[in-house]
Amino acid sequence: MPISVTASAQAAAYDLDVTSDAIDEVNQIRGRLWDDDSAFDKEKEKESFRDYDNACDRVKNFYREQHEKQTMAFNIKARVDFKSRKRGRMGVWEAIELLNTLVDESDPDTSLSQIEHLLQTAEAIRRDGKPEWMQVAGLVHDLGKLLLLFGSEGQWDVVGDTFVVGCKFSDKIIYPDTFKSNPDSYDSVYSTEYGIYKPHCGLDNVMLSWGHDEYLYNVLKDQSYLPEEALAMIRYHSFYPWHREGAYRHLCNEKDERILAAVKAFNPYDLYSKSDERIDAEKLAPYYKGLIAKFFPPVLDW
Ligand SMILES: O[C@H]1[C@H](O)[C@@H](O)[C@H](O)[C@@H](O)[C@H]1O
Ligand SMILES: [Fe+2]
Ligand SMILES: [Fe+2]
Repeated sequence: MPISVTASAQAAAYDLDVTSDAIDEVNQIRGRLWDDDSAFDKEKEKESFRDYDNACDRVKNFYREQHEKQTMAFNIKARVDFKSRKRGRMGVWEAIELLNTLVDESDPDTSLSQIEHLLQTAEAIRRDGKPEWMQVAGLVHDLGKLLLLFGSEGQWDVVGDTFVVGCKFSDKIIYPDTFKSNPDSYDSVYSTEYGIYKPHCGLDNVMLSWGHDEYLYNVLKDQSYLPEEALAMIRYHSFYPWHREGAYRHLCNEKDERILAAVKAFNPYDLYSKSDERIDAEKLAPYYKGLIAKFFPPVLDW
């Protein structure tokens, strides 16, 4: 019957529509679930990084010592010392090779050598098609740990997260209770919200705890062709209370808000590339030596 033919044709058409709609919908849902699943796994994996509550004693002891000893007085002395001493002259690749002999006691997340960490960071940035200057920032960002060979007092004045000295220690710093042993916590000026600083004076005018970030920034600011963003990535990459936890905004100016975006963009490459597969340093060396030649003089003062 025409009607039933029409009906069945309609039904078929309807079925077909339903079917194709349904397929689309299922595919979409599957796509979402698939994305969500991998996003979920990634988030779960990310949560396992920087887990300081469950960190080993080596890490906890490191921060106890660092938070006790990074005083304003020490930081002034470290800067005077930096300016008044020559530590050595070498090229950037040589420095990378030299760094490889060191172990970072503050890091709960990697047992890899320093050269591998630097190359993994740079490779992750390169894989994402980011500019050469950012790959170079990744390649060199931890070179300041060479301070360990240049007469640092220990690990506590080289590695670990950084924070502001000269004003109240932020409770956004990991293990904030350990600052009870720092004499600056009881200083009538250094223990106040602004301490020695003016509101929104800018991070350029603030003293960050001395370590590999601050040291390398000072070495490279006049001895490289890196843009401002790369230098900021180097200088602030360990400043987690600021770039991750949002602390110290009362000291920041417009420039800091701008460079914060660069530092935040850099952070995942530094942190999460630690779980990437192993790299072959020898195979990568020619490419990175080429980049080094573009951004640095052949020999630098360290
Ligand atoms: O333990 C790590 C390590 O020392 C990194 O090099 C530094 O950038 C991080 O901020 C710190 O938490
Ligand atoms: Fe670092
Ligand atoms: Fe790093």
